[in-house]
Amino acid sequence: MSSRPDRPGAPVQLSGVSKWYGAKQVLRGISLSVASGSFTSLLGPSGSGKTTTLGTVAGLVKADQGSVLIDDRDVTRVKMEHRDIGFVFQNYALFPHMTIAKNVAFPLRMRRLDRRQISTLVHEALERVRLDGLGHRYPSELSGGQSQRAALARAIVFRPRALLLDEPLGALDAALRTYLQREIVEIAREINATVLYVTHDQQEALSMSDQVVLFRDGAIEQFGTPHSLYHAPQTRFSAQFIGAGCLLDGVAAQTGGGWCLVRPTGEKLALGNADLTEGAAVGVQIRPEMVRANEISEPVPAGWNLLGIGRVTDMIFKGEYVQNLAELTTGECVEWRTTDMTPNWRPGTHVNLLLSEQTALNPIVEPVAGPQINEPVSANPRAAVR
Ligand SMILES: Nc1ncnc2c1ncn2[C@@H]1O[C@H](COP(=O)(O)OP(=O)(O)OP(=O)(O)O)[C@@H](O)[C@H]1O
Repeated sequence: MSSRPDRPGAPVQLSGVSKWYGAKQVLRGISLSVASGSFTSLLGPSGSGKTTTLGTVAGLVKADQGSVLIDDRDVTRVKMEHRDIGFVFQNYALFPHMTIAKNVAFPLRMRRLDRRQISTLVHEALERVRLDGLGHRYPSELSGGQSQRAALARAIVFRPRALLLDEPLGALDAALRTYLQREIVEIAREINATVLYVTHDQQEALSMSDQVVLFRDGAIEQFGTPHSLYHAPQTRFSAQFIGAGCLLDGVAAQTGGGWCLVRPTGEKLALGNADLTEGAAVGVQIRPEMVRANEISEPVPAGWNLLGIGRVTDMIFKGEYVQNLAELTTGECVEWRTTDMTPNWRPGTHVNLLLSEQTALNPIVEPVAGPQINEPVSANPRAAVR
């Protein structure tokens, strides 16, 4: 179907990128290397620097320090239109006075392609995002999902080697979001582009990406595969930002073959491979799917360890599962899921909270107080030279 051969996606590299707005440092030395053709999500809370980072790659935001390389070329001072990237930014909407076909043709006209080429490529891009036949419409005549697809067509029409997407599905309902998530992943694969995708939705980041960059307060908190972020969070912030569950604290102790975490109430939780110090403060993230519960009058079943006694605080029907919550005597709240309500249990019922012996918990060994959100900012080097 394509009128052009595929080109490999461009590797993208950021090295020590910092940005100040006035006295406020909003990016703190971002260094990141993403491989050709990979799909990377930039995830994090509001204001953590995701969009600004993407802006430095697009050329919409000028980095005050550091460099940006696209396809091994330093583009830090190169204008946006000369970076060979496609992007869908929330504040870079379709031109309302142009038809969809003209909107999609825009980047090609800027590149001075001839009419025949433009017509072929626009047709191809609209077909790819399944908007063929709607090129004559104006943006106001499209639904939210169709508008986002049209914006995507405009971003991919010139086959960019890097594609930057900033919360492209933010305004859409849940069903359409899920559908378009898969479409975006497929389209990115088809055109071989390297994708940087900003989202604050962890589910979106985990399900779409080859790797996730978790931002916190203008810095990278953790970078890794969705699997490693979920199963082996390195910090308390990562553990709690991604996925559900609770963080349990204790101290490290050596067992015959490895390490365990000893809880304040005496229970011992086996830890996966780790380099620990006897007595060190350690946390572990307990995910809902690791836990089950039984009556306190029942024995702990074979293959399971007691996590603690919990007092049921809530049982919430969520449709495909019931979210059960119980408070340990130490005050932490443990979550587990069942397919239905447990008939005899009510809020206030005491239960055994159980953890499979097979569960290898990854210890989090950072100090209890992580980096401070409002730590003093270093001086803006650009301000200094003014
Ligand atoms: N043009 C600007 N002028 C001043 N401050 C800005 C500007 N753009 C962004 N900021 C600030 O920079 C910080 C990072 O903003 P950014 O938009 O990158 O965060 P984000 O993680 O993308 O947030 P969100 O998920 O809400 O979009 C915020 O504190 C924001 O207020």
